[in-house]
Amino acid sequence: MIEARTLTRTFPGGTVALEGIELRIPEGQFVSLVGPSGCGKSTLLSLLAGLDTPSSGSVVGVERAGVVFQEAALYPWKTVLQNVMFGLELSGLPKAECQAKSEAALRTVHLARFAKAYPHELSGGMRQRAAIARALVLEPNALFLDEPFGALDAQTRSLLQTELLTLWERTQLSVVFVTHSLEEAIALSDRVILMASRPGRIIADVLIDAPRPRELRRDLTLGAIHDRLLAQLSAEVTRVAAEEYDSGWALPPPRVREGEEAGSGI
Ligand SMILES: Nc1ncnc2c1ncn2[C@@H]1O[C@H](COP(=O)(O)OP(=O)(O)OP(=O)(O)O)[C@@H](O)[C@H]1O
Repeated sequence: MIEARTLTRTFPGGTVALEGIELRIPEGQFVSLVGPSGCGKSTLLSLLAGLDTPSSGSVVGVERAGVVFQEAALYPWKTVLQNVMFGLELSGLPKAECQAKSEAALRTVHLARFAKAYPHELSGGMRQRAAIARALVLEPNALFLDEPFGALDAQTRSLLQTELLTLWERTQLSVVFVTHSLEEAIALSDRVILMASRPGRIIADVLIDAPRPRELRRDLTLGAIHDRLLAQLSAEVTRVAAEEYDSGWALPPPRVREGEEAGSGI
């Protein structure tokens, strides 16, 4: 169980990125964090993964975090295999063992044939696969993915979503997945957490137990969950925009319409 207890993160300058976050993630659960830009999704992911320190509160239950970001951030002068091996080598493991484990991780993400390639020789989807292998090779007890498929085209995104689900089902790792797409969150997760900003907080926490693969447009229950969360999300975006724009500027009411979201591969 991963547990966040009354997490608060205030940045120098005074931005309260998160306030009073309480969250318990049972082992093996796939959780998505969604919410408007700036609501603290990445900050929460960083705190859970141990990449950042809370201003107050604590995180327990993450022994080893595997982290994947939107940009794979591979070392351009190292091969795919060398990139995957790098973190392990730092841990002091013998080189041969590092290599064997890294090759196995590359097989898991179907990238073994490209072990000797350099990052610039890979497509965006392949680079993200390499980044996932680099996270997996550390044998994490939880995977943290921050918009991992955000920069991919719809078809590649859809493919990697399927691969991620297969990987998750096989490894039974806890997953925390940040996305801008409600559709992606609902299609993939056991649980969707909707956040709001100023201060960053959780405003909805929905369990989704429909079998996968999920077809949002054909499933009335999932469609209803989507529309309800989208209405909350739209209201939140409108509220924040009203604060940001000059006072007196009238905003239209939030709209809820099927398929309104852009950039989703579902
Ligand atoms: N290092 C930092 N220093 C100061 N403020 C920061 C820092 N990192 C994030 N913030 C602020 O904290 C708030 C939450 O940021 P965060 O990146 O976690 O939001 P997000 O929901 O992930 O946004 P997005 O969807 O746009 O990636 C924002 O107001 C952001 O400007």
